[in-house]
Amino acid sequence: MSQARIIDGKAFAAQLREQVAAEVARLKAEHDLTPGLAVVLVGEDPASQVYVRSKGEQTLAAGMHSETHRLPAETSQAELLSLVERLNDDPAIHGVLVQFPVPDHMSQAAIVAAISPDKDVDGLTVTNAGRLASGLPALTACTPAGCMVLLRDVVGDLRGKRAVVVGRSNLMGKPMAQLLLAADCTVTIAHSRTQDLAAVCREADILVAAVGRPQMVKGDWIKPGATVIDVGINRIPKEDGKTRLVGDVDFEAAKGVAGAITPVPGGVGPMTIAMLLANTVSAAKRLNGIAG
Ligand SMILES: Nc1nc2c(c(=O)[nH]1)N[C@@H](CN(C=O)c1ccc(C(=O)N[C@@H](CCC(=O)O)C(=O)O)cc1)CN2
Repeated sequence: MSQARIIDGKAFAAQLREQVAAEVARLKAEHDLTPGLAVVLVGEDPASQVYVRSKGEQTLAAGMHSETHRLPAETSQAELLSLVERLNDDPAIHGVLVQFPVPDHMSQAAIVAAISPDKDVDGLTVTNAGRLASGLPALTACTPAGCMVLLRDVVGDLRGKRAVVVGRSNLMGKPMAQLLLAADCTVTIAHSRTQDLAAVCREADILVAAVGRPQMVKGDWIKPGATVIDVGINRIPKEDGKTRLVGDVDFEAAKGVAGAITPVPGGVGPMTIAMLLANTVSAAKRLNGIAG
């Protein structure tokens, strides 16, 4: 049985970070502009702490200005919103991101609504989601944007391909479907209520799994030769009491059927932060009237 190409997201992310760093150097030299990203973390979710630390480190490594605001879990929503407003008004900051998940007493929708669309480097505001859906230039959610970079390289011409996105979140499933549609794919969004999900997945030339359920997509759900993008990051217990990271796809079974597949870890995940840096540079340029 032939084995799928394993898509090296780490290598793509490293390449993208280099391009971002080169553009930052140019903006500094030619426009005296240093793109700035502010990340806000509320509470102490262990995975979020790791991601937020990486965001700060990678922002600095690209030559950008970085601010990390760590707030205790008991912070009120009003306090968080007032920090977001301050960051919206800060000329040194071009990207504002509140790390999710937030504590249960906060409304994710209210937080997103408070972020200036011009600084919304997560692409989550109604303005950016609407612009994307309308085919207008928009800041686009980082993970789906990263998936598109991988797909364009691996698949090449996406026009006319049948794409199935399993998952309908605002952060992943919906923008992913919009980006695939904009690339002229024939797109189906599937979800927990989809009937005969396996049969729907089997139609896909491009299958994007973003459901948050460990190894839910089985090998026999995949069309032979399909490109499989696994967005899931699930920690499951090991026999020794520790945990290991798996995606939403049964990788071992899928790699014998797919033409290409992203691993977890090392697939889509690293693209998320690299795209965040790219979005911050785009936001800085737009806010300063710099084309390109
Ligand atoms: N405001 C946001 N919150 C969250 C987002 C987001 O895009 N915006 N996405 C995720 C978390 N996330 C970035 O924030 C993120 C997730 C995973 C990775 C990554 O590199 N994963 C590695 C594995 C790392 C590990 O061991 O956990 C990989 O897949 O190889 C980067 C960023 C939820 N919140």
